[in-house]
Amino acid sequence: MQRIGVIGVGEIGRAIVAGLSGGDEQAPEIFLSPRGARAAAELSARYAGVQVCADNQEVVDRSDLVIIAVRGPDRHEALAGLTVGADKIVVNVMAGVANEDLRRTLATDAALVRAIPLPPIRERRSVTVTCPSHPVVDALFDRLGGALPVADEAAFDVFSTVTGTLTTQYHFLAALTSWAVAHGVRSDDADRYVRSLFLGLAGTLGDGTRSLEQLAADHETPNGSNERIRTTWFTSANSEALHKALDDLLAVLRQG
Ligand SMILES: NC(=O)C1=CN([C@@H]2O[C@H](COP(=O)(O)OP(=O)(O)OC[C@H]3O[C@@H](n4cnc5c(N)ncnc54)[C@H](OP(=O)(O)O)[C@@H]3O)[C@@H](O)[C@H]2O)C=CC1
Repeated sequence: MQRIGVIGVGEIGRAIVAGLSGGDEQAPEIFLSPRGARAAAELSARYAGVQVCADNQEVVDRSDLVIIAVRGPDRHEALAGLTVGADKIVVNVMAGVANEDLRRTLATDAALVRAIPLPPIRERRSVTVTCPSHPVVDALFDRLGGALPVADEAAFDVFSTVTGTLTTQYHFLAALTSWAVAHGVRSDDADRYVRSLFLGLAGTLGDGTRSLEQLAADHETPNGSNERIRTTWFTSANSEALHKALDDLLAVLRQG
């Protein structure tokens, strides 16, 4: 796949371009939509294979595979009226926008594949869920850290829901830090220590030989501090509240 278009050069569009352009192998040619001119110009200045197009139709025309990375509500303005030939491959990364919905907007017979790329794709460190499996799209994301094709959009929505918990993790860490500061610890010390704790945790996640439950058990002394916080804070009521929030998000994503 040598010619890739990106419509929507925002946070995730830029991460995809950086990931595709930053490897040792020959980078594909990449064609960007013109909106967000500064970001597009920066990318084309940094990477030899990146060009900014005059409009979204030119992005489609010059590409074999087109990635749609605008915010969901902007899709009609960005896409309605475009001509997308049946020979193209369209990758839909818009959260909560089903392929049938996108097909109506684009009025095309092209192959449509949903995907959940995440910002670490920039460094090729993120597994991307795709649906349906498509050899070209899966090969593209394999290059960026791994593809995880799933059987149907019902399963895809479950992965989207799990992805929706990411920023809560940052807020959890911020809550630990502010609690420590409220108890008289210097803010930069608390920040440094909390980051270090959880960077260490991230490292252990790379050990696929141990289940998540096993990793937790291996870090927990019987009757110790970790067990105490887990059993007094992450109670079954807390766990049920989390499942309820996930169920509610899943229902919203399935409504589209
Ligand atoms: N950020 C993330 O981690 C992830 C995001 N996504 C999905 O990716 C999509 C983009 O998210 P994100 O990158 O965060 O959003 P951003 O707001 O950062 O980027 C969206 C970009 O689309 C541009 N845009 C808007 N309208 C048009 C148009 N008519 N033609 C061309 N470009 C247009 C915007 O320009 P302007 O700023 O001028 O409005 C902006 O640059 C969303 O649908 C989101 O659900 C999926 C997975 C992860």
